[in-house]
Amino acid sequence: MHLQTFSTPEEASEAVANLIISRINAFGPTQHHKFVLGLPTGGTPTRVYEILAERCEASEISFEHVISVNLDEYVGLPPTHEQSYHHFMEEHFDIPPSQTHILPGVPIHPIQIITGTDPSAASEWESDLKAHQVSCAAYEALITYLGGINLLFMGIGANGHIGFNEPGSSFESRTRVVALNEGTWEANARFFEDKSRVPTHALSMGLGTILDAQEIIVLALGSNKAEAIRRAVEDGINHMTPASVLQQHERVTFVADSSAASGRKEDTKEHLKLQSQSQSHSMHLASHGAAKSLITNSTNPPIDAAIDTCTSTTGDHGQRTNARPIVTLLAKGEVLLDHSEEGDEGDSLPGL
Ligand SMILES: O=P(O)(O)OC[C@H]1O[C@](O)(CO)[C@@H](O)[C@@H]1O
Repeated sequence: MHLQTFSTPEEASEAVANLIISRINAFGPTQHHKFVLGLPTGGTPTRVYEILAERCEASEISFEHVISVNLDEYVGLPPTHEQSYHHFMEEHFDIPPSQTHILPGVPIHPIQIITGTDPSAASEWESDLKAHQVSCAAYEALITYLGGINLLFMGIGANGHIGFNEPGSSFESRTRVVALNEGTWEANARFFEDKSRVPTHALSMGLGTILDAQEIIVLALGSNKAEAIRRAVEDGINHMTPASVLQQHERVTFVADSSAASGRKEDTKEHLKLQSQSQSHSMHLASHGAAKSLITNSTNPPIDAAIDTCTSTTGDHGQRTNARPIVTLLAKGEVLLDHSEEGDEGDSLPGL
């Protein structure tokens, strides 16, 4: 797991956009070899989407052979509703609809918002639920059919949720109907006329679905995410912080602005800094042969910036072959350490 911190939301968003671009370009998608990109909604990713659009305009990246799959969608909002995630993606991410996949949260019965409190809606809800379960199973099948998710970009809720997997979600969970908890309902009320209009249910990729992605990037911006980030990266893996399960994934990068990273404990920051330094030091001491096996065996290239500068990359997702001298790749590790306002950007967490 990597945690990269940046002074501002702008820098953090730019880092995520760069990461996405470098991964897609390194993959080299073609008509018969598409790149599958998992995408979030919410307030966090909007600047990343703007930057991607700018880079697309500048021909630095093409989404022609990219397929997107969204993490989640509210239940009960038609795609035309301005707070549906269908509508959000149309507004923020400009790729042809034929390449975009979003869970269909639209109700089968004409209920605009399912509050779960209206008894007359109960039977409609029951039958809608069955239809949604079929959609969720179909979505899982779709992801499998696409060959899995190459890169999954996500935000994180203030309570540590990822997708709409609220605290208590099973680590094995697959795409399903979920009930939103009070905190999420309140947090997302800012997007609606009032809190009572926020759907109480959603369809969401499960934690098991998320863990199946080959690589994951989590972006966190703002002080209201500080506690979630601290719990996700410093506490043990536990159900009350769904994002903590990412600790067991081999290729995860948390990107945070300084406010979102501010909750981390001082002694942990120090520990992580030492880990990074000793990792970097031992890399320098490693013989060329040992270093080579370290790199080629790794499914988690240690330094993302290094990949951006590779003169030749083939294959995908940790199977890259690097035409540059290994030493260049290793030496790049120190560059990330220098970027941090606190000297801890690019920290490698213990156990890497
Ligand atoms: O980016 P925001 O609006 O803070 O939301 C955080 C997370 O919450 C969700 O919107 C779900 O509530 C996720 O899709 C998002 O990543």
